[in-house]
Amino acid sequence: RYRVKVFKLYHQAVAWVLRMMRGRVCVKSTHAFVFSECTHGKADSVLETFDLYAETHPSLCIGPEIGEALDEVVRRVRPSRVLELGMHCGYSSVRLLRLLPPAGRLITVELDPLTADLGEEIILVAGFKHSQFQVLTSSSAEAIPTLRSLLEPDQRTSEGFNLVLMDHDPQQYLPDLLTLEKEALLCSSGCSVILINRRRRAKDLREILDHIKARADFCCIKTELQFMVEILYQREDTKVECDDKI
Ligand SMILES: C[S@@+](CC[C@H](N)C(=O)[O-])C[C@H]1O[C@@H](n2cnc3c(N)ncnc32)[C@H](O)[C@@H]1O
Repeated sequence: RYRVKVFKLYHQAVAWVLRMMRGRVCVKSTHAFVFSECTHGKADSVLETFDLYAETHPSLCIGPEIGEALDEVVRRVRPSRVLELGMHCGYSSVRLLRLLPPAGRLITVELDPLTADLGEEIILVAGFKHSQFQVLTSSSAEAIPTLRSLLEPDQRTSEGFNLVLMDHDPQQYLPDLLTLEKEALLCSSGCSVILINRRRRAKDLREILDHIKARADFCCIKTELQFMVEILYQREDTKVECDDKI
């Protein structure tokens, strides 16, 4: 039993040293590893390959721990229209897409053009089609005002997104949320907005959570974890109770 424990500790220490030695996150190297090592067409294999890579290389993917918490929200909300801000190499996009219903759609936004191209390729490698997702290569601030026309080009009264994942730039979370509210892009019958808090510091999300507290009549904090907060928006007449009401 001790030998197994010592071996695990040794393995973790070697992985940590390798990650430190390799320094910065490399999008090209992440893409090349996942592309060549995963089973094409299998979303779970793509995710496992990302996780394998992250064991020995620096990575920005949310990884399995945050990923499982995200999966729980997606399974509960069962969204059909999802917005992701901060696609990176496509890890969280694949996680989201594999749980959407057949008619579900993901719009994902990535600022860096090379990252957006490589991430899009990984989503295709995982077996998803362009009818299921769309990548927008721009800043979130530029992308959000264009989203209504992309959601339902023929219907001005589109319902908006049921789920929004923010994992781009925490400084941008509040301004982007305000624009999403202003553009009526959060589905009025219920929309979960997930904020990833990578640094796990409460103060990083203080401003946006104060904003939510000031709007307690139609939104609340549904789930609050160290690394992730879920905000629930709902119109007054259809409002359900939040677990951790503020
Ligand atoms: C932490 S990574 C996202 C990781 C991804 N969610 C995953 O788990 O695979 C953040 C990404 O957001 C992008 N980004 C940063 N600021 C942005 C902005 N204002 N608009 C759009 N993308 C942005 C960065 O280029 C980076 O690729």
